[in-house]
Amino acid sequence: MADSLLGPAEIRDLAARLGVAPTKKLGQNFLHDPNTIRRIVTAAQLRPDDVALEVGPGLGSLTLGLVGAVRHVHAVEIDPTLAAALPETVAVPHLSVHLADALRVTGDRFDPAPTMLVANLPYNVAVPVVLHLLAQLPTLRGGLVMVQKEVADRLTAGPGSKVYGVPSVKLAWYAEAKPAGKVPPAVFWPVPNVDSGLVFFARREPPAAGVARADVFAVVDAAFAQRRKTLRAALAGWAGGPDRAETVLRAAGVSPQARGESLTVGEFAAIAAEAKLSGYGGKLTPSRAEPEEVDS
Ligand SMILES: C[S@@+](CC[C@H](N)C(=O)[O-])C[C@H]1O[C@@H](n2cnc3c(N)ncnc32)[C@H](O)[C@@H]1O
Repeated sequence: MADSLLGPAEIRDLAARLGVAPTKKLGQNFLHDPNTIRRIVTAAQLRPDDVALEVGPGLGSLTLGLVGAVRHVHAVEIDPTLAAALPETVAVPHLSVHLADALRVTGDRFDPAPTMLVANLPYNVAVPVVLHLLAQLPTLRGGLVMVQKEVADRLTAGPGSKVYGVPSVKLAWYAEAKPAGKVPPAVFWPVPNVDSGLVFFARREPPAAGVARADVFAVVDAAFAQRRKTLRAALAGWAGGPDRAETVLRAAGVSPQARGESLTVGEFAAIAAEAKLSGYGGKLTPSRAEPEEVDS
């Protein structure tokens, strides 16, 4: 790992030189602690032949750690000032800087193809960014992201947990996720008023073949939109009535009295598959962020 990691003085000097005033809107909290950078790079379990995708390189703190660990780094930054300054801070040939919104990037932009997502994510768009990239970049084998601690808890929760919800199930569609530690506010400038958490995830096969991801996600959205209701009631609008919802649930082997918070992603997939077979679930509304396609 580069021994030129940025500390508090370097971060402040760099920001002053570039005239950067961090904005909340873009989730700009910059890391200024070399130990935390080393921790993130280690927790990502990178291989020397990995190609890292970093969303939001900012002033380059984490980027400097990544370029010492992998064969190529793609850094996607939405802020033009930060994107323009990055090649000077991280002056290596195996870095590609992309001035772009991570929520809109597609796979064809990256050569070589990214294999690991490693990022201190902008907190306001962290979950949509992770889901968008897993959908768009099949070459990603996993990643390590830093997000707000509560979001880390949600992303890694399992059925039955109080914080299990839409982000937990959707991430579970793509990958197995586990918590990889807590990070205190003091390692950032400016200091946020929340703790952060690390999430490690490894891609796996989707739990069901032949079901469109968007159809499964529509069931998940409907179930958690009214999470206190039984699935019979919560899925009534989606299925075209509570009786139809019950028929689909029974066919999928799920109790109509259960609640979404107790179901695995595989069970959500089974419900979507049964809805398709029975012709119910006609009110499927593909999630906007997700391209329509069948995972097989
Ligand atoms: C939490 S900061 C992390 C900065 C740096 N990686 C670090 O650890 O010090 C988030 C970064 O994401 C950038 N950003 C915010 N929204 C973005 C988006 N939609 N696409 C790409 N970058 C974004 C911000 O400009 C900022 O540089």
